[in-house]
Amino acid sequence: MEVGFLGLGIMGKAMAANLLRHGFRVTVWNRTLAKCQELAALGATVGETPASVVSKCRYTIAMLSDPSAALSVVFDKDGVLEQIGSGKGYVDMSTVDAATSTKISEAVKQKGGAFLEAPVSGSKKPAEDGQLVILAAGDKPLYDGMVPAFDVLGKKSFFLGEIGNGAKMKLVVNMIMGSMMNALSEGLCLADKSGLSPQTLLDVLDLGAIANPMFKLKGPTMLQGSYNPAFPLKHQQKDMRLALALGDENAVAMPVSAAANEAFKKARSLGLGDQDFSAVYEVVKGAGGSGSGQA
Ligand SMILES: NC(=O)C1=CN([C@@H]2O[C@H](COP(=O)(O)OP(=O)(O)OC[C@H]3O[C@@H](n4cnc5c(N)ncnc54)[C@H](OP(=O)(O)O)[C@@H]3O)[C@@H](O)[C@H]2O)C=CC1
Ligand SMILES: O=CC(=O)O
Repeated sequence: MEVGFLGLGIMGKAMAANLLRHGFRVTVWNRTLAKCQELAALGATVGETPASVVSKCRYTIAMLSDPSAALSVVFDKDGVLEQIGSGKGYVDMSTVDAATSTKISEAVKQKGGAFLEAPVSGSKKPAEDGQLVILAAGDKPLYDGMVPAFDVLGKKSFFLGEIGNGAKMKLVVNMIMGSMMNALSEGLCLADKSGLSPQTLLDVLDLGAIANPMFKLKGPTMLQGSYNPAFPLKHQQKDMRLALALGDENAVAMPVSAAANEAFKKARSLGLGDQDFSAVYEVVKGAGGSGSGQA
């Protein structure tokens, strides 16, 4: 199977490499073209523009930072829209809001192409290991056509119906994750300031009803002040912001998420946006310093 891949950041690079490892023919493009070289060394073909990738491939996947990047790659000069058409599918796996996804879907469909949103749950390591959870919605025949690729990229894919449902599900999940990260940060601080061992707190948490892979993975590196980015904090804050907007639309009060968003915003203002999202711990500690170690 041949696929195009647009966006080779932390996630896109791992996902494209995974497809190559499993025998897919992959044509890659990235805004900073130099980042394509690593994939070319693994056997990828390099496309010069999003349009040239779409013209070559029946299916094109995108994994881009945010709504503005997702829109730019589709609508700008040399973008996806210039070459999408009948018989071609475009699959955006970026985390964006439903309005962004809908705008892209309508434009692609107007040109005769098919569109699927398919954001993912799971970070750098699950992307490397093909263990993502795929939250797809939109064109069902395109979803069916993508199953061989989704089987490589993920451990489970959900088809959630009409366009927007995948985006919304992803935002709800990340709203919960961002709030949990703040709760863990406060717990580690409270343990420390009240004379308890934060490491012992992690051990206790791991044995009880609120044990989870995120606390287990991030807790120890947070205690080391190590924030090598797997999931950049600026993206977590974007997800909290978009989830809060979804709450506004639906008149859902979300005071816990709103407080968590403030902490992520504060972290961004302190220059922690490119660090891992667990660096919000520095804000909760009141230190605001940048992490230096390796995750
Ligand atoms: N990291 C994670 O753990 C997870 C991330 N996600 C989501 O996946 C998406 C990608 O995340 P991640 O790989 O971590 O992000 P990165 O910041 O590592 O990569 C972002 C990618 O978007 C590209 N990009 C940014 N702005 C533009 C633009 N205006 N035009 C074209 N390309 C642009 C970047 O290109 P360039 O190299 O030129 O900067 C890069 O390829 C995000 O939506 C994120 O929320 C979802 C699940 C997990
Ligand atoms: O979006 C981030 C993730 O870990 O999932």
